[in-house]
Amino acid sequence: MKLPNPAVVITVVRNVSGEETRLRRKYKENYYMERKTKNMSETYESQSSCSSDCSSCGAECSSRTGSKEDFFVPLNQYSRVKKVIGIVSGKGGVGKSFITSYMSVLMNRKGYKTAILDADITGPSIPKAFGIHSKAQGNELGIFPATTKTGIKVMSVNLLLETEDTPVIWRGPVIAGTVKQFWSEVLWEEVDYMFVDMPPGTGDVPLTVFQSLPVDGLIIVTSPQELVSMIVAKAVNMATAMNIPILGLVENYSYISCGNCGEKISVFGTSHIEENAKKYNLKVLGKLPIDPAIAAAIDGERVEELSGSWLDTAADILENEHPVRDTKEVQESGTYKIAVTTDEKNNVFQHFGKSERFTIYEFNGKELISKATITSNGKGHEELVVFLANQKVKVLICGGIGMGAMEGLMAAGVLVIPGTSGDVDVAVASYLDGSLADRNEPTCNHSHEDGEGCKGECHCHEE
Ligand SMILES: Nc1ncnc2c1ncn2[C@@H]1O[C@H](COP(=O)(O)OP(=O)(O)OP(=O)(O)O)[C@@H](O)[C@H]1O
Repeated sequence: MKLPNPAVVITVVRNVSGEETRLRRKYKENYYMERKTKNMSETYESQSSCSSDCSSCGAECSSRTGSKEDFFVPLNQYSRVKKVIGIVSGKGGVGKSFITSYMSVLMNRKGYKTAILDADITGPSIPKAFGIHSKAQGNELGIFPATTKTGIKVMSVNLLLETEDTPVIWRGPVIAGTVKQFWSEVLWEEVDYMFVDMPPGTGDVPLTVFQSLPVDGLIIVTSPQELVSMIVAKAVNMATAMNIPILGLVENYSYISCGNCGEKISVFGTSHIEENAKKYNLKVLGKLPIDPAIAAAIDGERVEELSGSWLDTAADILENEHPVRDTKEVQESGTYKIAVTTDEKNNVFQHFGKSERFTIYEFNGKELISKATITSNGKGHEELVVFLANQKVKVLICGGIGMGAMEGLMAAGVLVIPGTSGDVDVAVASYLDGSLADRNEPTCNHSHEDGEGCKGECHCHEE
């Protein structure tokens, strides 16, 4: 059976935006461009067409002998996600979405760029916890995630539905396909830790997600009234089969604290989390009380304002056992150059393909070593890509830029920060302190098939 074409999300976006023709065309372009440039999509489709017993395949069926990586769908080509952590539970309602949200908040507070991929398609509760009610927007390069007040990126099916209470009545393969699209078609840009709120259980959809996304580790959420032993055993077996490490166990609803004496009362009876952790050689990452402050923060859409040290151990373990080199560390690791398209007034020039001047900043860590405005030798995006690569530029800050140019730059190892305007120095400073990368402005939406930028006056930011 062939999995559905990823156009399902496109269709939903079309309904929400009302810009049927334009968005549909652009997303289709993106989809086919991606297929052209990365034939992993083809691999995924051919593998997906296998029946589970492989009876429809010949002896050459790659899924029989293929590695785990063969099943991965490609990450959106303009994104870099360093670590993917799945949050799983045996059944719904144990607080998995809250743990997902709070882990992303804690890692964000530690200074990492965090994101949440809400794979709980039929019960999406992440946007509400953060007070996100906006709809997802996109351009020809992909779909933009929502950004929370503190800069956490979120993608959830609720951002695509017509109304928040529209039920998702989709079959398993469509749900799994949507999760894959969240990975491959969302413009996550740079993310240190992405948390995936998994659907409860160990069924078809979680399995497909584990096969499709390069999950680096799992956090298992349980509650005392669950059949913890069985839940943990199932999760451990699944993780072992998928070759995914388990970071540890979190017990939610573990106890209530007496308001008068502070005594911990185990309302659901004695916890068995420790003995289960020992049995499977796992860590207990945290035990959370039933706390009205937690429920109030979630209901009040203020999870980012919540304070509580319940998951500090989990955050420390994640930081130490799954370290990432964040942007700051890369910046501190040696010299590098940032280029900015520059007009006569030293503002960011808006048409990359026609840019004749670039301001090149060279940094050692955060220290500016040199700054010079140089003239490019040629016009047109292909020559400019070569020009910047020869200058050993690592980051390009620009305004509008076409898909061809973007691809060329990414292939040359240049990180592109598009959709920027205003003073070039301010733009570079904004990039260095991280605020530029978090912006959600689209790049120029005009046709850029030739990669040459807009013809005539550009009004892309007025669209
Ligand atoms: N420790 C806690 N104390 C008080 N309320 C909590 C706690 N943990 C979670 N809740 C509340 O319980 C409800 C269910 O939590 P949550 O949505 O995180 O569960 P879930 O496992 O993701 O459920 P589902 O799988 O159905 O999405 C939410 O309203 C949340 O605010």
